[in-house]
Amino acid sequence: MRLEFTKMHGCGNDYIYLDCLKGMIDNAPELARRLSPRRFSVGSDGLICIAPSQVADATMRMFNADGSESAMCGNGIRCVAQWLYEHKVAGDEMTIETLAGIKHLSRKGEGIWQVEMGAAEFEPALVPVKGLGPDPVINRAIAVDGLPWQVTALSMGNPHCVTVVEDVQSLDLERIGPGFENHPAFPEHVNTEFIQVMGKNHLAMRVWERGSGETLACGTGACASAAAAVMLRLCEPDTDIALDLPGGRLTIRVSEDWQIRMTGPAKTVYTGVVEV
Ligand SMILES: N[C@@H](CCC[C@H](N)C(=O)O)C(=O)O
Repeated sequence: MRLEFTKMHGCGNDYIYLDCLKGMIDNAPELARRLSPRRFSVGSDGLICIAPSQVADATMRMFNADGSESAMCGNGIRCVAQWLYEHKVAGDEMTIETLAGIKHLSRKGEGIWQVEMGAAEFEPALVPVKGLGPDPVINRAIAVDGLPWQVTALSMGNPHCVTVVEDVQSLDLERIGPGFENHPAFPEHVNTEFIQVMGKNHLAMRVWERGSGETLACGTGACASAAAAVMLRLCEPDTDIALDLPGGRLTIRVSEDWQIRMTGPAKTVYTGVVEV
């Protein structure tokens, strides 16, 4: 069977986008696993289906490279907006339904989208975090593969664990990342952001993503990092925070009541057809 797709990326976080507006497909996890391996197939961080919605302009369903589904994808939702805009399904303002709720997006320039991401949630049951007590996990010591780390855990619709480091570039994430992803404190596994304070309201971040490994960017991870940095008083609320990721820059604003706004690029790379 020939499958048409669009390859898009947001700050180098690249996914295969499928037009499912006529109806959601039932083999998306399998397609994500088959098409994501680099050099052996199309190659991507995962697969995103653009499906119909009763309550918004479209629905986004996102699948990591290992086929697991996530409720939310920050870079993916900007690309879905760009796809809907390019295909004239929606205009400069739109809503996209996700498993983490309906998100409002505004076009801010050529290929630039702003997303109202909703609230960062630190309540342990909502992350979810297990076995670390009833209080929010904020700058708490945990052991990962026998080594001590200070972590802050929160949800952006998907689970995140943020840790502040001295030198983010020197970390061997292939070695460190899986220990966080599979840590017993995170029963649904976790996306882990390693952040370094670069200056006032300026962070550098690398990420180990649940289900996909190290990626060049993570939108929800950037939001989680900015929220954790505000919680730890490393950055200020109600001001733009610049997040430098290996694949580019995202701008995040955290309000006093933890509502998060993300602004960043979304780019179509090519369209293609693959035999599946
Ligand atoms: N890269 C994404 C997040 C993708 C999902 C994540 N790996 C998860 O399983 O929660 C982003 O830009 O937010």
